[in-house]
Amino acid sequence: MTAESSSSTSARSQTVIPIVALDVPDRMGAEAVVHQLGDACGFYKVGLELFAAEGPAIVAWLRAQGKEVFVDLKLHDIPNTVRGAARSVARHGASLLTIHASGGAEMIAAAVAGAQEGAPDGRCGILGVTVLTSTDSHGLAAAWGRTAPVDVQEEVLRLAGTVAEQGGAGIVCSGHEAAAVRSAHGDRLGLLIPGIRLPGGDAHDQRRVMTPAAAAEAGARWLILGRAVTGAADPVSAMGQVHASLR
Ligand SMILES: O=C(O)c1cc(=O)[nH]c(=O)n1[C@@H]1O[C@H](COP(=O)(O)O)[C@@H](O)[C@H]1O
Repeated sequence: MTAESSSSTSARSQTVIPIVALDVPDRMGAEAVVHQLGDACGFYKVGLELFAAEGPAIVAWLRAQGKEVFVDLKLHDIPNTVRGAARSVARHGASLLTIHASGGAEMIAAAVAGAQEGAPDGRCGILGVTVLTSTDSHGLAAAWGRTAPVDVQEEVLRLAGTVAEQGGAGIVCSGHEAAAVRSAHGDRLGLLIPGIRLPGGDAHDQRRVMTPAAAAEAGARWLILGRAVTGAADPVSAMGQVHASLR
């Protein structure tokens, strides 16, 4: 799959917000990215690596810089544990938090309730991760012990339905399933699309990638920019290319 592949159905009816992934080992690395990008990025993702190193203090630091924060912990546990974790993350001022949608309806509902308890103004949305962009139909079949390839779009749509029913703000999927989810759920679910690559960019360990423009056309609300920006020779110029392709 290349970054040039695109969906044929246009669903671009909303502002698309780029989020830069701070996939760095510590606060020093995060500060370097945030200072370098300056006003070119107003929304950052704190994922497992950085959160495990720095904890909630990194979220507070980003908020103090005037940035919005997506805390990507991909929670998957019993409902009571997920509810408490979501409550804590929402209290730290996150705008978005991920859980694995495969955790089931009760766990998703618990995450939504916890986020509401931690941020009663409703500012922390729960996103259900459907099928990771680093896998494909063969990878899913191998992981689940199936003999035939698994239909990724069918799984994404099934999980999206559960997230919508339980009050999640949106889902995480690749750009390749975005148009189908948009036609099933419209604006009810916001789509956060990782696996974003500039045209011709290296896919690295991702299997389902797409360019920013194609993902926007397919109906993305948020785009995750990782190595396409932070691994570029000139991250400011790469971010400029992303913004230009979203205009
Ligand atoms: O939830 C995510 O952010 C996520 C979900 C997914 O299915 N695939 C995926 O790559 N991500 C994240 O998106 C970022 C992708 O990084 P790059 O491959 O460098 O663009 C990483 O921070 C991943 O943790």
